[in-house]
Amino acid sequence: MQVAAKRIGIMGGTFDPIHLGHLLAAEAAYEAAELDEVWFMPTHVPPHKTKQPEAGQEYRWQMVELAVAPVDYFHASKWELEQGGISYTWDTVQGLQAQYPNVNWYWIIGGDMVAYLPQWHAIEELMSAIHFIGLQRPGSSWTVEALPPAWQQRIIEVAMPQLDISSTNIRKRRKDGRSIRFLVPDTVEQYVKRWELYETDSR
Ligand SMILES: Nc1ncnc2c1ncn2[C@@H]1O[C@H](COP(=O)(O)OP(=O)(O)OP(=O)(O)O)[C@@H](O)[C@H]1O
Ligand SMILES: O=C(O)c1ccc[n+]([C@@H]2O[C@H](COP(=O)([O-])O)[C@@H](O)[C@H]2O)c1
Repeated sequence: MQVAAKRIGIMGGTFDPIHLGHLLAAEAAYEAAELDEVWFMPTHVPPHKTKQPEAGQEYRWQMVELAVAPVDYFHASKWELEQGGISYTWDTVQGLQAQYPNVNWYWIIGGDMVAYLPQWHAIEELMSAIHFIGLQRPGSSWTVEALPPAWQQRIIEVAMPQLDISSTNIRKRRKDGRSIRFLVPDTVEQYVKRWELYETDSR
């Protein structure tokens, strides 16, 4: 008897720090695309950001672990942190497909990343290999119709309540001595305070 392929969504990100926008996007994707699991995968070196993460990778990783712990279908994956180097999604997908042949992969991205897709490394190969789940995000808007015709079958648009939250804004609030309560899970807020993250320029 043939076993049905699992549907796994990957929420890739710098997670510097992880916040409620990431968690809500993953939840919306999980529900709408009937995923079996969502893996939160922190990047080692993000491919498109000129500025490197402010918090060290162990801090970013532990905050992701804390944030996903309450949800049984959310998991934290160290795949890209263990691979090292620049975290190109095409490299990650090839590795995952080799290791887990009976999985259909869905890469979950916010609107800013949908707009940036033409610049992704090996994007045509990636588009043929996996599906993307795109969410709208305040500050960027996109439509499936505006995408190249060959991509339109590969990108699933999913709605979510719009949360104008970004890691950049959270880091800035910390530097300004302002609260980040209700922008990140309580456990992450406590962790950020305990390790005095984002109070100065890097840690
Ligand atoms: N508020 C949000 N709503 C929807 N998607 C989001 C939101 N915040 C982040 N994302 C998506 O989550 C993924 C990872 O984002 P990332 O870790 O870079 O967070 P960020 O808030 O954009 O960080 P930074 O402000 O440091 O650039 C990206 O695909 C991004 O588009
Ligand atoms: O592979 C690429 O060229 C590429 C370019 C930009 C972003 N990504 C991936 O998109 C996800 C979100 O990126 P970021 O930097 O906004 O956290 C993360 O998994 C990145 O590795 C991937």
